[in-house]
Amino acid sequence: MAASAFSAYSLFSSRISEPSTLISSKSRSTFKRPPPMKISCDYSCLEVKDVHYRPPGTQVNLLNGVSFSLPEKSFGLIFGQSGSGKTTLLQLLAGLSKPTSGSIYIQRYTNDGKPNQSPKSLVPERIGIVFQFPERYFVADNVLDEVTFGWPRQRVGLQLKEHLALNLQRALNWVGLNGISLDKDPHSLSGGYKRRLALAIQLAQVPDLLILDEPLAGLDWKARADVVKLLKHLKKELTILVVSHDLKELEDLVDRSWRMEMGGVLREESLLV
Ligand SMILES: Nc1ncnc2c1ncn2[C@@H]1O[C@H](COP(=O)(O)OP(=O)(O)OP(=O)(O)O)[C@@H](O)[C@H]1O
Repeated sequence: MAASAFSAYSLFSSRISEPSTLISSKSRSTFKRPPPMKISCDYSCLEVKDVHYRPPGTQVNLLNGVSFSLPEKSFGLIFGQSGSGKTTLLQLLAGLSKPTSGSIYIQRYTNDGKPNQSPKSLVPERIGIVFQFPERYFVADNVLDEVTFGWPRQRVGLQLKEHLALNLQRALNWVGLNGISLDKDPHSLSGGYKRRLALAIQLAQVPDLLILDEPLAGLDWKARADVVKLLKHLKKELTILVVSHDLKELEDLVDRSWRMEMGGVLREESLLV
């Protein structure tokens, strides 16, 4: 497995025309993954506390006192009317805008529910976000370049190369893209495979939190079933937060759910579909 990943990375490396160019400092820091945690009964939670958001230069709060928590490796779903503020909340979680007030952090707890260290900020580089219709934003003309777009372009050491190659291979395996040619044009893939590719792009960066905005939108029934199956599989390894109107199809995956009401007010509500 590692050998084929390594050759995929070598292929990627050989396509770099400007070895000293770094696409962004963000992409470089993405790959500094800390060592794995020791096994313990502790767990961590994404905590959102009393978040308000008013876009700069406007007089209206799009989010009003949003609070929720999502334990690691669980699947959260936010639903609600169009225009209620769901995407706005995802953008704050991804660090694309900052709350006007309130806080967003990761808290570790002991198994009896007590915080056991000080809260940690969410690092935007460790959040994977897939927006609605991600295939519209594909930029490369082959799968490998699409997944590795934004990776370091300078010559990197063997250790980092191996690390990147393993992440790449794992991401492709996770989403079931290991069987397709990395030279394939992303635009020629089926709807479901395009969504898999969009997920692989984020998973290659080993995110702490995967955020998906309407992951089933615009897909036919077969591709929708395919993506639901994939999310079920990913749920075993990742903390996932989804915004969707497709409650029926996602129902079996959901651990916690909330309704966003008009005016940006979030309430916990179980799914009754
Ligand atoms: N920068 C902004 N300035 C002012 N209003 C904004 C801004 N961004 C979004 N809005 C408004 O905020 C409201 C919430 O938008 P948002 O996209 O978060 O809703 P949503 O629940 O995700 O809707 P949908 O389900 O249709 O995607 C909408 O009325 C939108 O027009």
